[in-house]
Amino acid sequence: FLLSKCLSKSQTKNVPKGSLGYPIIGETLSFLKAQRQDKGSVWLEERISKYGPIFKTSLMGFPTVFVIGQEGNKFVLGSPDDLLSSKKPLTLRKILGRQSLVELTGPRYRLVKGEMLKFLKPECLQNYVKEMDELVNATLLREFRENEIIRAVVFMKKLSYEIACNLLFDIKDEHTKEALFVDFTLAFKAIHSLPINLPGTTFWRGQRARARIVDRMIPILNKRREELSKGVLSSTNDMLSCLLALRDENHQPLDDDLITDNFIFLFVASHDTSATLMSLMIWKLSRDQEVYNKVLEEQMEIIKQREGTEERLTWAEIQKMKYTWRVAQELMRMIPPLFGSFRKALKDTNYKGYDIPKGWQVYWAAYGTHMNDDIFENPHKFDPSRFENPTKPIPPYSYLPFGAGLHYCIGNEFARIETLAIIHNFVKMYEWSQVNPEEAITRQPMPYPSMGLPIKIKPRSCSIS
Ligand code: HEM
Repeated sequence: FLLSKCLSKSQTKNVPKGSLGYPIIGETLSFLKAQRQDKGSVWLEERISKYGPIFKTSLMGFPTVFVIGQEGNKFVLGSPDDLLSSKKPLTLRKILGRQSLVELTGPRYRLVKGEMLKFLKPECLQNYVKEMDELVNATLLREFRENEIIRAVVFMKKLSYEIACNLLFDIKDEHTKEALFVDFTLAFKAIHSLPINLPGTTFWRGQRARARIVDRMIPILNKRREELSKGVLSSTNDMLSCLLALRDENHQPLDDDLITDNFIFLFVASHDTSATLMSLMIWKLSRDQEVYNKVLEEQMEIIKQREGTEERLTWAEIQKMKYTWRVAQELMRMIPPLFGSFRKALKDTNYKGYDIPKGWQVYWAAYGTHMNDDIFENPHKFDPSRFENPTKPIPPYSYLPFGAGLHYCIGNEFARIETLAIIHNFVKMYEWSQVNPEEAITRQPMPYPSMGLPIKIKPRSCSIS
């Protein structure tokens, strides 16, 4: 009904050229298939060459306009929320919840985001570095004591999950963590599925998993609320306590639905994205000796300078990992963890003479600028130095691994510290080789090594602890 309403309205308008594909399904399946085969760029190129950089299609049940290129990114990401809102397609909304940050607007959005930022701004994150380092170190030792070959992707997913549970939410009970992990895995899968809610479908399973996550969270929230009221916990203990202690403009607490929605949203926003980057780093270091040597040199230098003073990683040392982070930046340019993202037109709007009717989705894709040789010289060459002293500055809205504009990722610093802490410990403690050197990257829909990146691992011969 909604789809036909949307389409009938558009018939009198000058909407972009393109194909809406099959009813309801649209071109969702071909888009997802192209992603899985790491041919998302080919999918885009085919349409750009037929219809130009602004074209229409239909994804996740709704007509969608793709706007490709720097100017287009500026239009999509720079538009105010009451024109192009960050509201997500039905599948995402059903899993993340109706009150997750991306569904909120105006004062409520600013209130919740402001509270999240208290935890995620660099001044606060400095306090987590030591704890993060200890957690990474202990997890690596535990895992690698028993296994000579590990699947790096599974490991990174578990590790980033552990970090989020411990540092962001202070959930330490092993049974709860394990149960939540199983349900989050089902929920992640459902996010990029078709919105078909029939028993047995991925979407149906994801919604049931979400319901179980909410059920598990209620007693945790109640206990934490009690601890806060007794003064056993402070509001700065973790993100959940922070949101529980927050009062709105009428001095009222936020309701549990909003807190659980944002708990689920933060997990989704932080978990797979970070695990992807960490897996891609290990994948790259396994197959590029020159890059590996430079990363190793940088990390060893940091350890050498540390001797006799601090035992654990410090904030100052994180700042010294300049080359290692440039490798991550270049990887995210060539293989952005998020291919792109949706916006929703809340009013009829217009871009470059094309009408975008109210209710249509708009999609920005990082590919349009990341691989453009006017912006990044020789874009197919892996060259971390382009982030060191670029000959010409990277124009705004061109480098988008963390998005841009109002909805720019607030977890980017958290992801940087996490990634650097992991690479530091990995390189310091172990040597490893890829079991399948030809392993390629596929989007699932996040870009992971296709076989899960099995690596053969042994303690570093000149061990430094
Ligand atoms: C390598 C890791 C990460 C990548 C590549 C990444 C990427 C992104 C991107 C592209 C966006 C913008 C989406 C859009 O415009 O629709 C975004 C938003 C967001 N990210 Fe991240 N992210 C990462 C890690 C994290 C972490 C660790 C957290 C939390 C601890 C986080 C929390 C968020 C939040 C809350 C938003 C929404 C901001 C808003 O709507 O105002 N992200 N992220």
